[in-house]
Amino acid sequence: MITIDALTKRHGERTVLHGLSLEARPGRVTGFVGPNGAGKSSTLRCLLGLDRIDAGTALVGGRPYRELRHPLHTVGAMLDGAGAHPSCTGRAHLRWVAAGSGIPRRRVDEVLELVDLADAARRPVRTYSLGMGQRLGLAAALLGDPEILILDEPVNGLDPAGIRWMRDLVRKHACAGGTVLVSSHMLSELAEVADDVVVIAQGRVRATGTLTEVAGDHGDLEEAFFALISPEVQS
Ligand SMILES: Nc1ncnc2c1ncn2[C@@H]1O[C@H](COP(=O)(O)OP(=O)(O)OP(=O)(O)O)[C@@H](O)[C@H]1O
Repeated sequence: MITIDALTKRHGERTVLHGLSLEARPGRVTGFVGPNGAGKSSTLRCLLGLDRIDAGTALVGGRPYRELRHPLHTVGAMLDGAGAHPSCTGRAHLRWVAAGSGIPRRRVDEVLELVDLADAARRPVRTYSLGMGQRLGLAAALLGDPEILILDEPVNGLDPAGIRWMRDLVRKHACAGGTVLVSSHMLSELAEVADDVVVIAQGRVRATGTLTEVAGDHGDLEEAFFALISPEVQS
């Protein structure tokens, strides 16, 4: 479960999140959408303890991220691709992440298989394609077999087979009772996988509900998105 309540974030004088609230529930995939600069990454960074919160709360599994006893077992996050040093091999990177959390080495080989990177595991990350980098980022998120997955633009750089594979993985995770929060600009793709949707613009929630509720009378998520983010619509 992810629970964000009245989250406010400022950068200097500028408020970028204005009392934002949202939930992502177990057994469901929640899509998180908004135009460039809406505040999606800021929200996820606050949720993952990477940025300081100015007011409100952002909880993963009922606690602030920094208070989690076993963070990688509770939440797996993929932000900005792999985050690995370019000269490191994919396998060495995952071993380093695993070692920091007491995760056994055999789990590294398991996740490499899971994301279909076993053949490239001994190559330096600088030789990886964009999609391979995404797969490595996902492998790191899956290391602790967490209940909660937070994925920022997960299909960025993936080929059609990779997109389908990611969709299946996300769906299976939710079907097994996991919580998935996915931020994406690919609205048609998101509509294939999301049960619930949160639309934000200018640091405020514009709509939240099931995919059907949010799409409402607009026909589809894309039409709803453009209607909801227009400056005339206020939360
Ligand atoms: N470190 C920072 N310092 C100052 N302003 C920032 C900082 N990080 C983000 N912002 C501002 O916060 C606002 C929200 O940015 P954020 O990256 O959260 O949006 P986003 O919805 O993730 O956008 P995108 O879809 O382009 O990734 C933007 O106006 C951005 O310029």
